[in-house]
Amino acid sequence: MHSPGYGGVATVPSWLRPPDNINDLLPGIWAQSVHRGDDGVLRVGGVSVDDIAAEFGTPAFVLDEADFRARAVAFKDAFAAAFQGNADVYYAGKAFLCTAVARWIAEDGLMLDTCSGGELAVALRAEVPPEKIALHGNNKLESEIDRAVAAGIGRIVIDSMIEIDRVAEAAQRHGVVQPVFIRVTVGVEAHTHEYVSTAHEDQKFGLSLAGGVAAEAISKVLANPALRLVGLHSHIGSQIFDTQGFEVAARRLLGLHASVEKNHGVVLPEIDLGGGYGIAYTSQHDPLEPKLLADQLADIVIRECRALEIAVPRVSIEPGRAIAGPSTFTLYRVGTLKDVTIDHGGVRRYVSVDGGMSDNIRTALYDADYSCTLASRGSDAPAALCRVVGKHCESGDIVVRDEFLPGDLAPGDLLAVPGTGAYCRSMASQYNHVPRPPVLAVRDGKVRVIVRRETEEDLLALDVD
Ligand SMILES: Cc1ncc(COP(=O)(O)O)c(C=O)c1O
Ligand SMILES: N[C@@H](CCCC[NH3+])C(=O)O
Repeated sequence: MHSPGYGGVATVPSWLRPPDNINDLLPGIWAQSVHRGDDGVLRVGGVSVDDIAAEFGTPAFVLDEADFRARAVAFKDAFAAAFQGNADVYYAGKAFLCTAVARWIAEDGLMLDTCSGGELAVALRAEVPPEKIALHGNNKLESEIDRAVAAGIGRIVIDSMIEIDRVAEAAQRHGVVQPVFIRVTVGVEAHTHEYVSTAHEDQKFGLSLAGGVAAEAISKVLANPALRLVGLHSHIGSQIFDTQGFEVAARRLLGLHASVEKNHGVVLPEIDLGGGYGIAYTSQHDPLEPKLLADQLADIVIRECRALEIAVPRVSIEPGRAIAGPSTFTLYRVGTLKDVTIDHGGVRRYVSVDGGMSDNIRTALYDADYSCTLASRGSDAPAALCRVVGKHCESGDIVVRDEFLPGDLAPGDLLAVPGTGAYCRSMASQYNHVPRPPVLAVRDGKVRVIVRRETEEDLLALDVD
């Protein structure tokens, strides 16, 4: 197969540059231990991807445990320092959760944000202390609320007027006073994809500040002796890179927080600013370090509290992607290659791998950009612009829309796609009856299966004859 080189391809995104050396890894995108060995093979946690693929097969999510935990601890330490110990970091389990991860989070001194009965079940099975667990969701089932209250979880974040009664009834049933937050829609247009933006008015989450529903909810919760209102919550969206949106959100939320003291004589002890901190998937993205983020948020909160003449409440944040995302790459094996003539006479090389939209839906769903590299060897071949696609029966089944890969890429080579630790395994499906990949945690030269590979038997076991 000839290599199309750069010239023969019609569409190259403006941010994508042909690499000086095709074997180099893009900086800031890979987990800390990932590097290319002298033999050209990618290594993580001291283990080569060849060995991982030989023992565990592909596709597989390969997670650098030390990287994941270092990011979790960096958030915890940065926020503790910036808020002088008056802050909590809730890891948002929706990004990726399994029993091992829940244990790491608890061991490393973080709290855990869950948003379904299933995530709560994982947290409880991992023996995360219930008071360190939060439950979110715009339509928590009564059974989920009941289980959360019975387990004694630390906070339920109320998302609708109807839910206030449901949580209060569960608290009465169990003879407890349930600590709750109220999720407030602060009307911020976060500069991110519409589907991951959550604080503008016309969407399903939260209770509107501008419309007065949030204030109504506050009165209703305060009037209910089965509930204890701990604070207000706002989450403006995901994959956000600057603190402007957080600043507006924090100011509006603190304004409402202050009005509770003024109107009800109640000082709420806490406030929750949600998550949403962006990570680098490609060279386009420039994320904020946890320390800078913590310092900037502390500055905003402390300044605003001073202006409002109120005490600084304890602050929570809920990062998911920024902890889990960079820790993991997906390891695929190349199956087929095809050069396809596209508009204007260009050529696009389609590289098909053994997974796809069932293990990474983000490209199809959000138009997300990823990068990738040839992982099983180095190469001196000239770069070819490629599109990495999956094996599903869907033309939108794209993993990496555009990437320069060595022109001698061949069936059997391993490709690694970085930044897949968040919202990939957790959003995986069994589309086309493709079993979901395992998650392998690598540390100090050892690989541990923390989520096993799904098998055809698992899938068939669901069918009833
Ligand atoms: C309420 C809430 N908290 C935290 C998160 C975590 O977001 P991210 O993974 O972008 O940090 C989300 C998801 O967007 C969320 O809805
Ligand atoms: N799942 C989304 C983020 C939404 C998070 C939940 N509010 C993503 O992959 O980017």
